[in-house]
Amino acid sequence: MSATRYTRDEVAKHNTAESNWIIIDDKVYDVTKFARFHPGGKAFVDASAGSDATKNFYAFHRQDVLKSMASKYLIGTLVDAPSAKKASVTLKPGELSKVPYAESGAFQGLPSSFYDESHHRFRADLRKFFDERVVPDAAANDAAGKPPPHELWKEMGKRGMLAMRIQNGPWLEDLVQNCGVVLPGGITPKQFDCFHELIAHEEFCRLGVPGYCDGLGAGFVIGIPPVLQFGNPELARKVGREVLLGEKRIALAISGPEAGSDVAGLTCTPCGKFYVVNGVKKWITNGHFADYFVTAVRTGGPGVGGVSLLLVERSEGLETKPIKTSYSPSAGTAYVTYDDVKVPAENLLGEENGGFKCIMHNFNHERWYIVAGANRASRLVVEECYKWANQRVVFGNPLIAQPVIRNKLARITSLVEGVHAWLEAITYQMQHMTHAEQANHLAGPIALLKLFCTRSANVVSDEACQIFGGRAITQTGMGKVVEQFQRSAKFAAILGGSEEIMAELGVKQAMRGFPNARL
Ligand code: HEM
Repeated sequence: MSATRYTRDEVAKHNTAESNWIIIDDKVYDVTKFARFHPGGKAFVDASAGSDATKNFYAFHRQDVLKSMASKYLIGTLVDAPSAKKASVTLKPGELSKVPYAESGAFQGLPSSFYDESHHRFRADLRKFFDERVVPDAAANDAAGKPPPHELWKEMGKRGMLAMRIQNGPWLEDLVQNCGVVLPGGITPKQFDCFHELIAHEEFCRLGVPGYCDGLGAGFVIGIPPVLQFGNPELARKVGREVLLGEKRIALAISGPEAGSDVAGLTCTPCGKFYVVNGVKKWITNGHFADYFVTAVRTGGPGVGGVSLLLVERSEGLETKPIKTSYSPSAGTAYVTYDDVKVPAENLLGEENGGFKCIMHNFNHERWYIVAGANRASRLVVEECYKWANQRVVFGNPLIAQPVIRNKLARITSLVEGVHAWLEAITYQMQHMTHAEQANHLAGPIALLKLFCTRSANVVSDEACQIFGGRAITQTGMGKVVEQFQRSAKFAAILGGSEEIMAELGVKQAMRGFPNARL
């Protein structure tokens, strides 16, 4: 950055199209050459020549434009910069937002018994890594429809950021002891609890580019647990290390085109030391770039008792085709075809015809993680709405001066905070229950929470669009996060169990222990 310092009077002398300097925040830009390339038109830039354009700039641009586009026109800073109070806030990498409700209460200074110092350290470390390393990559690759680069996966694997997302278990100790992994914030495997994991899911899902966020791991979070829990020890160790170090990528392949998540369609015949698999899977997140596919196959008769789970390596006969979805191809959503794929018998996960039990084993965790990510994405939209309502001036007043806008903000804030409070309560319960107790007592509440979360996201999306107006339907500029959100909020309402199934499960589970109570 240029170290030259200018007074406002010096800038004011460059007030023509031939020599056009402008001030944005405390910085001076020479935009003479840029004006004719300006995406918003030359006239706007020319009209700002020699002036402090800060207010007008923020009426039409996101702050990131300064970094991505304006930095090459930067010529210096102001001698008499605005006081810290008046200056636009720019966060340093790792710093948390102070915009109301942009972070959960505990991370905006409110007391909470769920988090200790290690959680704060853990989040700060993840946030810094994401700000520095992932955010720039996310924007570029999401727009280009490319998956997150493999190098980034490996880097995250080495930093324990992948292992952080699949619950604690012996694999964590193994990675730290034997593979040189150092966990974020310097925490130890013993310290790692469900709240650290909650934070990890939130940090992965707050980038405002949902396709890329899912590209960064929606496959392995649900794909690797069955291998670690039900694979033979040698397989679990080998594949667990490969995946959690980011060297190989894995996807969970359950749903098929003919019947949603009913796995009936995929045939599998034992053949000596192999199974031979034939059929098709659809909507497989990360499938397009995965090396492994944890695949539900039919080895027995009809119904759930005839289903097995196999770890299938990408090999002869297995092909993947990208599926175009509402969000970016960065997620690698795929159609997977199996054509006489030979799978070694030792790749069976759990028992033959016992696959359904293995699939069910992780459903609560999967739904809990979906809520953590989906509500974090909603929270980001709430932050966008507060910022926009505060900076957008209409008829001389900021939008937030309108009661109707404050009403919308109140509605979306309370929904996101409501989901979060329930999520933290359930996370605490998970932390203090065995897996069997969780299955028994939490399946219903987690299902209802997921329903509440995705219904709320629908309202958040709807209200955010109304607050942003036309900007909510353009893929670049001020409303880009809201626009992405309204195209992707539905994903969480369908995958991991649709809202209707969640409602059914929640109430049915509540009725199981119903006393003979009467009015
Ligand atoms: C270095 C300075 C500037 C840079 C790098 C810049 C960059 C951009 C970019 C990237 C866009 C497209 C945003 C989108 O996709 O929606 C844009 C739009 C626009 N810019 Fe600038 N700009 C600068 C200065 C200014 C100034 C000083 C004004 C004066 C008011 C201005 C007014 C506008 C307007 C009116 C739009 C159209 C916004 C819309 O469609 O909603 N820009 N600018």
